[in-house]
Amino acid sequence: MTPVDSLTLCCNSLGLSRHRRPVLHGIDCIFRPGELTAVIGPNGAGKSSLLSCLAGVLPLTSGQLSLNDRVLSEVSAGERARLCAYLPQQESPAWSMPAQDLVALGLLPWGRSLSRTQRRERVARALKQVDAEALARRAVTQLSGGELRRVQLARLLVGEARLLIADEPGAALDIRHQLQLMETFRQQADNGKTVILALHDLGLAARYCDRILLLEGGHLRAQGTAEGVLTNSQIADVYGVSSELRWRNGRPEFVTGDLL
Ligand SMILES: Nc1ncnc2c1ncn2[C@@H]1O[C@H](COP(=O)(O)OP(=O)(O)OP(=O)(O)O)[C@@H](O)[C@H]1O
Repeated sequence: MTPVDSLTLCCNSLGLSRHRRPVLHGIDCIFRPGELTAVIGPNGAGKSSLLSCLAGVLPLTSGQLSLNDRVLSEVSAGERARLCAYLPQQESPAWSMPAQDLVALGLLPWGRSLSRTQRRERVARALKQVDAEALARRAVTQLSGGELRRVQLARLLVGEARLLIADEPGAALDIRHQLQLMETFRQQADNGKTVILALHDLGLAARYCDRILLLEGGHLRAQGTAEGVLTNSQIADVYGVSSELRWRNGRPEFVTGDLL
């Protein structure tokens, strides 16, 4: 039986139009607790749009989203904020504040249910998870792109939400921090969380994710394991690039080839 604090997010025939242009078409998929899912696809395929819908930020044009058998739109905003943490693709700080205060914003949905000590501990833990303890007191407007992203990732993690949705979380990070981040997301999924990431790096998707959703032109072209989705022919069709998926140390390794 699924533990009560586990979250399954289900998409039924999800459709979305933006400025009257259809951008997502009949998406059917399910995100389960314990699974790390990558949403991949070329620029403009609809990854960010899908993640915004999943996080309840963009209202659907058609179809339905449900969270453990409850229609998502009927879950109150407050409860949703406690259940689901979302990091958009790009976000600039609206005003200057110490990094630790920005991270603490991720605890807002918990109101006064946490003591000051608990809040401080949670913020410190989240900063540590992304190797950003040394940035705690720095002004967020004075951080490098990758440093700011790590602080924003700490804000994503600090609320310990059961559903984590992050759009290109590692795009600004150096390779060490990218790997550390993927290990963190892997661990979160292994601890029973439902984790959904939009990724351009198919190597990271293949290596760390249980499932991959491949979007093309707003359609869900394929979903499944790396072996099922990252096939030479599918990658050639969708991206126009040759590729190889091989095994190394028991894990799939995706290698980008040439332009076709
Ligand atoms: N704010 C917006 N208003 C109208 N159309 C939009 C908006 N944002 C994106 N779109 C359109 O929606 C479609 C999907 O865009 P989306 O940002 O979801 O793609 P993506 O797969 O995340 O792309 P990328 O890899 O470039 O980040 C594109 O055709 C895009 O032009």
